[in-house]
Amino acid sequence: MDRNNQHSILEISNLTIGYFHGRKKKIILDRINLTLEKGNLVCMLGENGVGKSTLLKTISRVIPPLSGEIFINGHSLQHISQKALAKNISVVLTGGQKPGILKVREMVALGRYPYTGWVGGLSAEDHDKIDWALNLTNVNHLADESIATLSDGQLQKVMIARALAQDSDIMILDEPTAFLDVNNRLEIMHLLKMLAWETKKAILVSTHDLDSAFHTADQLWLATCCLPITTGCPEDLIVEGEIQNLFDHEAFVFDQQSGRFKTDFKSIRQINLQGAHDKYYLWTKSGLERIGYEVVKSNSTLKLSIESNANAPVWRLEDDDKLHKFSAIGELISFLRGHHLG
Ligand SMILES: Nc1ncnc2c1ncn2[C@@H]1O[C@H](COP(=O)(O)OP(=O)(O)OP(=O)(O)O)[C@@H](O)[C@H]1O
Repeated sequence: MDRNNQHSILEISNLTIGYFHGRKKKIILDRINLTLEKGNLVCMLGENGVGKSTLLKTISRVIPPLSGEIFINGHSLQHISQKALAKNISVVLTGGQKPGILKVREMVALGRYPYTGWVGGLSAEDHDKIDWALNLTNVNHLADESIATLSDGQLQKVMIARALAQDSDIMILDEPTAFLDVNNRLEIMHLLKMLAWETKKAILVSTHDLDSAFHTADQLWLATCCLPITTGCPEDLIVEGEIQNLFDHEAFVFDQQSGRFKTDFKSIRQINLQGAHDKYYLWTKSGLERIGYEVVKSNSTLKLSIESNANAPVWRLEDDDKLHKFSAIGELISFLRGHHLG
């Protein structure tokens, strides 16, 4: 069966995914209905083992669906030839061995195999696409380096360049930032966003990196065991409380105001905080909340004011008519922990 929806590249209809153990079905996610649209970066989030990789493998036809259908550009995935599939979907997996004998340019050239075949020579168009992919991912200066010498971040960009050279409408990446430090994680996610926006590809990423996903994704897919996948723009999912539901944990809660996780203190003390709403105010509030204080506007026995207009900021704490002064947030936090939290 074929069908066409102008806006979406990928449509998932009533899909059940999982594995067969002999004749027995092991259902991982059931009755999934989703669409992927052109020019969007979509991040799929969900706890370990919920089925993110299984869904990505099913979409890229590494494993068959248990039931339901997937349509790519209106055509049923089941009936697309292998070559056409490679022109429609490129996949970047993370981890595994570095294929050391290849140079970066040769690795990126492998992305052209749906057009050349494994033994085919590269045409001028193929070379143009390889240069385009190396440029967009900012790895052209590494073109003659051996893959074995690359850092994890550089290797990830090269693998993205290879997928770009494949020039498919859909790019799928399974945890592309898993082994990267903060700078590289942000760089890779911003690169993917830029690629989705500029090339109009649909880019689907599975990740545990909530912060990067919030800052880059056009849409999130939230997978929870035994429930339908929730989708939406990150900000809507935060205000609707869907992120809290996804990370339901005894010891910490997701704070809708700050978009950060906080320890769920069972008993909290209130503190009145005064001062200009500058960086000192915001990070003092963050430090107080970290040790279990609730910052309130109303009167409280504990009053803290920050004088931050001078060169050296001062924190003044009034506690039952006693005044204490501090010159750094750390001093204030140590004092409060010693005196009020035991
Ligand atoms: N080949 C397989 N045969 C049977 N069960 C499998 C197979 N591969 C994975 N599973 C099971 O499917 C479930 C989902 O695994 P999957 O790898 O898709 O989760 P995930 O959300 O990607 O997890 P993670 O975030 O840890 O990577 C798990 O219970 C896993 O044990």
